[in-house]
Amino acid sequence: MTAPPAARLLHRHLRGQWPAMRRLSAWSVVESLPMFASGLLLARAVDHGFLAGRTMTGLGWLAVLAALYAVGAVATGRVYPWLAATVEPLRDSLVTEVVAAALRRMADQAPDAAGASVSQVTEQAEAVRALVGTALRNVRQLVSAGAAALVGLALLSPLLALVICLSVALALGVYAAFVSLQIRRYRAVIRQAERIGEVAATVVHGVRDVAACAAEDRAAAAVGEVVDTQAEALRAYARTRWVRLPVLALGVHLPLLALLVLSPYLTAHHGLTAGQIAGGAGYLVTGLQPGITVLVDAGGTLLLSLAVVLGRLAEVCAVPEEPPPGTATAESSGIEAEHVTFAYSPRAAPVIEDLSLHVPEGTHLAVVGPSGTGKSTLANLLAGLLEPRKGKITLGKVPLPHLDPAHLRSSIALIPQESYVFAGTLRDNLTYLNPEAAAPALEEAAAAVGLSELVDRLGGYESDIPPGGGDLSQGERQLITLARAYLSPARVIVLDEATSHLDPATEARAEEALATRGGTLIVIAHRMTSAERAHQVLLLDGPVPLLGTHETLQTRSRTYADLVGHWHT
Ligand SMILES: Nc1ncnc2c1ncn2[C@@H]1O[C@H](COP(=O)(O)OP(=O)(O)OP(=O)(O)O)[C@@H](O)[C@H]1O
Repeated sequence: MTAPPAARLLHRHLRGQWPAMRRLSAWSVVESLPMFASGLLLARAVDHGFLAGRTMTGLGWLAVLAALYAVGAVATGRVYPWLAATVEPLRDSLVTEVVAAALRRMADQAPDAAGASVSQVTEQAEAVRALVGTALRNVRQLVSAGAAALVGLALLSPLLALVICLSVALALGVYAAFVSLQIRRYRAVIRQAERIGEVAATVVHGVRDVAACAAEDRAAAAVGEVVDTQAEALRAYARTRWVRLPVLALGVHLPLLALLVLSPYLTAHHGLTAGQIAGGAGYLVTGLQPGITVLVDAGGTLLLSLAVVLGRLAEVCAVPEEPPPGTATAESSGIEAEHVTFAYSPRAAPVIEDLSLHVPEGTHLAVVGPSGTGKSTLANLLAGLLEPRKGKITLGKVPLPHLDPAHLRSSIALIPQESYVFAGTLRDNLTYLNPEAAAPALEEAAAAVGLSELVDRLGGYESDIPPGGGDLSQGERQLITLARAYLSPARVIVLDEATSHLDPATEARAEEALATRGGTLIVIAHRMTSAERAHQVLLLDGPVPLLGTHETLQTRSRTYADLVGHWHT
């Protein structure tokens, strides 16, 4: 069974404080010694001292008890440094984790609401520190005193201790049965508090717009609604507090009643003395009763708050699970976009909106459009480097995220405008995507894209390319990357203005080579002549993308006709 996330979060942050907590526990044992001994010493003082007519003996036992209380007081003083050593680092590490997690989530929220959430979780982390501090200070003290009283009681009269333990266990059982309901309702209270922060922040941020639209009543109603919901959540939580009545009756009043009722029987049949009865009453009144009362009143609320606030922080810290990498492979190089929408951030206007596109295997598609209309963004989406916010992209009918990542990388090659040429031989540069390529394949690629002349000029495939490409021109670098794409195993090649430094004739030759090598070719066109060569043309301009052929688009789109006209003039 795994622990709840709240407990795991607390454990993670307390892990480094075990040495301090061990010392805290050790001093707690010393601190509860007077409680443990009080009933036993009181019984001796009464039976062997005051009732036996030996007042000094009785006072002597009480003096021993007083000395033990002094030892307990020293132990209480020693508890505080270890308390601080436990709680202060907890706050620092918790705040670091939750604020980092909340900021990571900001990208998916409105900034105002996210800001409110960050301040809320910071407050909640501070609340955890305060609650753990109070729990370790007060509840720890009372619970250890209660436990010491029960052990002392067991030594005094096992039968009496048994009766009292049963009653206390019953009380705690009733309390435990209601705790989950209380936690649920208290969690609703905390959620509503956060909601108030978010709604109020949104209204305050937009207060000028609210005034301009005379929407004060609407804004007030929106805030009022969440405040009312919060009030109802608080009332629902308050209604669960009646459970303290049966718990206190069973845990506090019934044991005392049992002691009084059973006293004659215990005296007659079990030899219980008056001193032992007084000692037992002392354990009940000074040890058990305050412990149970505080646990149910302040301690209950405190532990409840701690459970709920920690649970909330654990939700904030939970890192969304990464989907497992895909394992599928694509059988064909047909690529499809279905209702794809993409924006660079949740609040930004989409660059691509509801785009559907089918590029069958073996097709040559050109993408054209004015600058900034999303052509490079589309190239990255089709290559699987960006993920659509809505819709999906498939290769051979398989959604890109379902494909085995290595298969995806080897199936689609994206060649950007900036050529990547690295230090090594020309062969190393050409076979970068296909290290197994043999000499005939290299010759074929170089001849196909028009690189042979450069190969000869450089002195063959084993010639060295210096770091950064040396004095190779931009066009020569582009030719090298085009030959690299030709040699690659990719069945889909996406050229993102990858021929921009080539003259039109060399560009045409390279594009035709890549189009006829097999597979699918997508060209983000640098010149309109690229569109003339393609089977299909996608025009990106404005909200509705247009798909057609070079001929049909000239009649269907004024922008396309302008682009063609501009190019030819
Ligand atoms: N990484 C990014 N973060 C935020 N916005 C971006 C990013 N990359 C591009 N954009 C924006 O997305 C829009 C489309 O850009 P993109 O580069 O896809 O257009 P394009 O049609 O290829 O332009 P160009 O022809 O000038 O290269 C532009 O408004 C651009 O500013």
